[in-house]
Amino acid sequence: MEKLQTYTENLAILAVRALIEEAELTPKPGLVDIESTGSHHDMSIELMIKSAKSLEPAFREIAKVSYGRVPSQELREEIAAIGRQGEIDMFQATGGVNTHKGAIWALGLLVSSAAMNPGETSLDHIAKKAGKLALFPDRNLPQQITNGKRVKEKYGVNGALGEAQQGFPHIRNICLPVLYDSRSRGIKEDLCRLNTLIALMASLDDTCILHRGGAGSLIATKELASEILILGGVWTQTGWKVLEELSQFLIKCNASPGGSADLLAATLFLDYLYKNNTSYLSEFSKYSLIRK
Ligand SMILES: CC(C)(COP(=O)(O)OP(=O)(O)OC[C@H]1O[C@@H](n2cnc3c(N)ncnc32)[C@H](O[C@H]2O[C@H](COP(=O)(O)OP(=O)(O)OP(=O)(O)O)[C@@H](O)[C@H]2O)[C@@H]1O)[C@@H](O)C(=O)NCCC(=O)NCCS
Ligand SMILES: Nc1ncnc2[nH]cnc12
Repeated sequence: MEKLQTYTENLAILAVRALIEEAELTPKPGLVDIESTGSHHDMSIELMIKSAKSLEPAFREIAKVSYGRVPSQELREEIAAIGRQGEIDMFQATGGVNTHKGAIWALGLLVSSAAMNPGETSLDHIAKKAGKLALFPDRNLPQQITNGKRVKEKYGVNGALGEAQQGFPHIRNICLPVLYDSRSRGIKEDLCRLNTLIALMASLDDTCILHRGGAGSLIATKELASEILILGGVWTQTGWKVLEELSQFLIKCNASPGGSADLLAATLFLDYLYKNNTSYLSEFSKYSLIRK
């Protein structure tokens, strides 16, 4: 019983930690970071951190109900109800600002999957099992039109739902390989994470960018992000110059890669599982993991 409690508690702490570390990564094009609010007029770094912390109870509850189970219709709907309560908690903490809706979705599914198989070390398996859970329909989903639904219909893209249902291919095929490859070159951790974000932006059909800036903004974002990678990454002088151009471009068209930010946080969460194997994390205290 005590082991279960420690494990599920740790998963929730790591999910919040991933959100905080994503928010604190500086600079990030178009996104909120320590030095800039990017293309967001209603957000700040303090708000992002407050929002992240407000989600700990939801992640803890998701981990608790998922422990030792397998993907099923019943579990899908239990998780959805907790996720929706998480959204309410987030809006309450932020005074109505949508800081982390997509992150609750991606991290909620991954926390659930990690809790299903305590000690699972294959990040591929965890992501794919989360995808299996997402494939069950959520029969209680409110029939409301979201920004994501609107642009998915208009542009025929996958969006957050498709990404999850396919077992998070961007995390498995792009983020984790880029993060580990960057680290293997001895690059500073912040730059490894930033380069991972750029690799995501070069490929993801981010419904946030589409909703705020239209197809032209998404195409240009992908082109500039790809150019950074072709130039050798964010740590090269020329790559850094294009990164600055990309930041200015996103601010000019009021577009934000919110979906990429969520998937970067989800990648960091999986990376912590890989590095720490959370079943054995009991020696960490909550505050050694989360910066105040
Ligand atoms: C299945 C859901 C994810 C709902 O999806 P849907 O597409 O219908 O809904 P959206 O409301 O648009 O939310 C999707 C959010 O996912 C992020 N995202 C975007 N593209 C992708 C992608 N390709 N892959 C993965 N993730 C993606 C993104 O979230 C981030 O952006 C938000 C901030 O955007 P911003 O433009 O500032 O704010 P808005 O309010 O959208 O616009 P304005 O009106 O202010 O201009 C921020 O939240 C980031 O996190 C998309 O926004 C899922 O939510 C769902 O069904 N939930 C029900 C509960 C459930 O089942 N939970 C189970 C697991 S806990
Ligand atoms: N750092 C960030 N800035 C803006 N929106 C986000 N959604 C998730 N992380 C974000």
